[in-house]
Amino acid sequence: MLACLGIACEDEHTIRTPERFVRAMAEMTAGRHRDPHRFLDVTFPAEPTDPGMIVVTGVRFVSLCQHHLLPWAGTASVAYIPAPGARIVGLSKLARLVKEFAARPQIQERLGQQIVHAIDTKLSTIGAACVIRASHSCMNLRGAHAQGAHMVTTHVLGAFHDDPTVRAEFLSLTPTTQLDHNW
Ligand SMILES: Nc1nc2c(ncn2[C@@H]2O[C@H](COP(=O)(O)OP(=O)(O)OP(=O)(O)O)[C@@H](O)[C@H]2O)c(=O)[nH]1
Ligand SMILES: [Zn+2]
Repeated sequence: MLACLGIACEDEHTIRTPERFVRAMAEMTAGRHRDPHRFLDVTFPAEPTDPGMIVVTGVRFVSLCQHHLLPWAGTASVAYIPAPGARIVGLSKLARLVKEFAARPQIQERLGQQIVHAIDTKLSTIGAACVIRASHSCMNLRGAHAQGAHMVTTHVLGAFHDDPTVRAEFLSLTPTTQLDHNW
């Protein structure tokens, strides 16, 4: 790639760049060989009646854009409502789930979809939801040079899809200012 670009490969700073680049790509996509669903294997009993809505907000992640292999990063808010008598997971597992699905060549739409489907598949819920706000360096720093622009996606299943009040409660709990990366 460096040779194609006419970038000197023999410079002392560059001589090991191919190896560094591959190591960096491998590190940033290390989750591609792992199954994020495993984080939802350990469960606990939910409260027997009215388990309520469980929300974790501000989960930071970094990923690699599948089109350009450039970083994109942001925050996710994840929610679910356990079915009566169902099992819940430890709070940290929702954060791990987000970060693990992000640790592969990824697009934002798929990340949100994979998160809600994993929760829906592994836990007995009456709904799951995910809002992601992210900056994509391929749009912010090159190409369109849309500095400061960011992408917001929502994925909702079950009650979050069917019941506007459930959806509104969730969205009211996801801060709109929660974006650390603003390239
Ligand atoms: N929908 C979606 N698009 C993304 C995501 N990440 C990057 N992209 C877009 O993927 C598209 C790739 O389109 P191409 O036209 O093949 O790439 P390009 O010629 O580099 O386009 P520009 O980025 O417009 O210069 C670009 O529009 C990116 O902005 C993502 O997570 N979701
Ligand atoms: Zn891109």
